[in-house]
Order: sequence, then C-alpha cells, then structure tokens
Amino acid sequence: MVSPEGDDPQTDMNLDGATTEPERTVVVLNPVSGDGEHGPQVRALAEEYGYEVRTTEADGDGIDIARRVAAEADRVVACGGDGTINHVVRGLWQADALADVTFGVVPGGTGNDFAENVGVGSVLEAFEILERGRTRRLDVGTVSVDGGTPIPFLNSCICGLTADASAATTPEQKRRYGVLAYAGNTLRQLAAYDGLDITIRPVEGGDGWSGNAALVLFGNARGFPGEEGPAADIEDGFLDVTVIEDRPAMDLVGGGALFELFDRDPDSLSRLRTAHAEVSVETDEAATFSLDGEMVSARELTVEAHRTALRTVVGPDYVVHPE
Ligand SMILES: Nc1ncnc2c1ncn2[C@@H]1O[C@H](COP(=O)(O)OP(=O)(O)OP(=O)(O)O)[C@@H](O)[C@H]1O
Repeated sequence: MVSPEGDDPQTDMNLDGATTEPERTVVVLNPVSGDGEHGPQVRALAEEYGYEVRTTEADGDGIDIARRVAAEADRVVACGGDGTINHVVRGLWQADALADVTFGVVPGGTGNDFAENVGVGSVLEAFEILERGRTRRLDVGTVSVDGGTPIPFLNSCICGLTADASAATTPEQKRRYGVLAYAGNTLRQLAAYDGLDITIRPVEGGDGWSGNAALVLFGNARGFPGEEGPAADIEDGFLDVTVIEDRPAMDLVGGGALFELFDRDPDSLSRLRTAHAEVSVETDEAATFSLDGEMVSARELTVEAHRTALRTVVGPDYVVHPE
C-alpha cells in the first residue's frame, strides 16, 4: 500500500487515482516465454486498450525493441517473464530513457517474480493496472564488468550455485519441467560444487565479505530464494546481499542439501546491505552472474543500486516498504 510518510520522495507521482492519459503505450511481447500461450490474449487486450504491440522474434530482441521505441513511447511495457523484463529495462537503459519513459509489466513468463513483487498477478489484471494503477519510482540494480557499461537488473544478481545451475539448464529442460528444471540441475551440481572465492567491498564503507561462497545474492526486488513473505524494499536505494558460505562439512548429496541451504543454517549465512560494491572473484575462468536469469561472465565487477531510477506502474498489492 502507499506509504503515508511525509518524506516520501515520490512527490510527482500520481499515487491515488488514475494515471494521466498516456499518449503512446508500446507492449514488448515475448511470445515464447512461459507456456507460450499468452500471445493472443495480450494482442486482443492491447487492441482493446489502444496499445501497440512489438513482438520479439529471437533471444535479445527485447533489448533492441525497447531501445528503439524509447524515444517515441510514453510507456514501455514488458510482456514475458523476468528475462524479458530485464531485456526491456536494458534497452531503456541503453537509450538513456529511464527518466522519460514509464515502465510496466504484463506477466507472461514461468516464474514472474518481478511482476509478483510489484503486485501484478495476471495478464488481465496487468492491463487494468496499466489503466488505473499507481506509478512508483523503483530502484534499478546494475552490474558493470571491468568498468564497462552498466547492465541493469531488477530482481537480483546471483553468482555461485544457482547461477551456474540455471546457466546449465537447457531451453528444452525448461520447457518440459518449468522451474523444476532448475531445482534438478541445482541438486546435480551441488555435489560437485567447489564454491567461489569472492570478495565484496562496499564503496560507501562498512562491512564487506570475503571467503568461499556457495551462493551470493544481491537482491534489489527479491529476497533470498525460497524465502516466504514480502520481497526486498525496491525503493530504499540498497541491495540486500545474502552470502551462503561453502562448507566442506555440508552434506551436499541428496534432497536434504537444498533444504539445508534454504533453511539458512545461521553459521553459513551472512547478510549485508550496500548501495554500491566492488566485487572480485578469484577464479581462473570468469564466474557466471545471473541478472534476473540472464547470464553475464565476470571476474571484476561493481554492483550498484540506482535509487528510484525507474518509473513503474504497480498493482494495488504492491508493498512500498515491506517489513
Ligand atoms: N521470440 C523469441 N524466441 C526465442 N527466445 C526469445 C524470444 N523472445 C525472447 N526470447 C528469450 O526468451 C528468454 C526467456 O524469457 P523469460 O525469462 O521472459 O521467460 P521465462 O523464462 O518463461 O520466465 P521467468 O524468467 O519469469 O521464469 C529470454 O532470454 C529472451 O531473450
């Protein structure tokens, strides 16, 4: 619900009523995400509401389409899963359009974590929210590899076990088993996983972390995987970092292993918050980082939260500052 605080920085937002009539809304539609059956319904609703639809034809198209339409559209809406949302925000970032365009989501993926985090539950509901929802400025996380151009993420940046496992999950496995494909691959990889020697140094000072990790999660809009309850605060300007240490003593074989990880054995779990951190991984080969499920390889990188950078239409159940 809308925060009543007087110091809410989002003063120009239409928090209570209808958004002003948009001149031009473009929906970037991934027709193959999720079960691949949302396309016809999305096209019909878009026509009804007077929105344009641009359909992706290959992996990565969402970036190019969003970059191209950013200059002319008032609102750019990602329809797909978290990967599609990530690509559309990447395109808007590349076009330097975050300040000019309002972003929206229509859930058409498998996990739909971000849509859930901003209170958008179904395709039908998403269109109603686009018409009548509130607009909030949400934080955007970025990763810069070796000082290069920042690459955005909205939910999380993960390295270690689950990033490697999802990198190893084939499209065929995802299509057949959905999210179970990740779990299966995670279990298979657990037994063989050596951990990652990683150092996290907050640029703003304060405690960092250095050691051998099984998993590191920088959460912008998402808490720890498997965690119940509301997601991380998406307007606080911070990333919530969770590190699971790799412990040789951990029984990593069999179904108990995942449970043990997600049960958050306090001895192997560290948490910190940072707005901007330098991260280095001491490995021969670059490590894999999953940005909302989209993979990036890196050894030296900075991870940063850009406070309230993305104007986003949110649903009625969106929680501004979760507990
Ligand atoms: N037309 C297309 N053909 C093939 N792949 C595409 C096409 N359009 C987009 N993609 C790719 O599909 C991938 C998966 O999309 P996405 O992550 O949105 O869906 P999902 O995996 O079903 O859902 P979620 O991430 O929420 O679990 C993305 O990497 C995207 O680049």
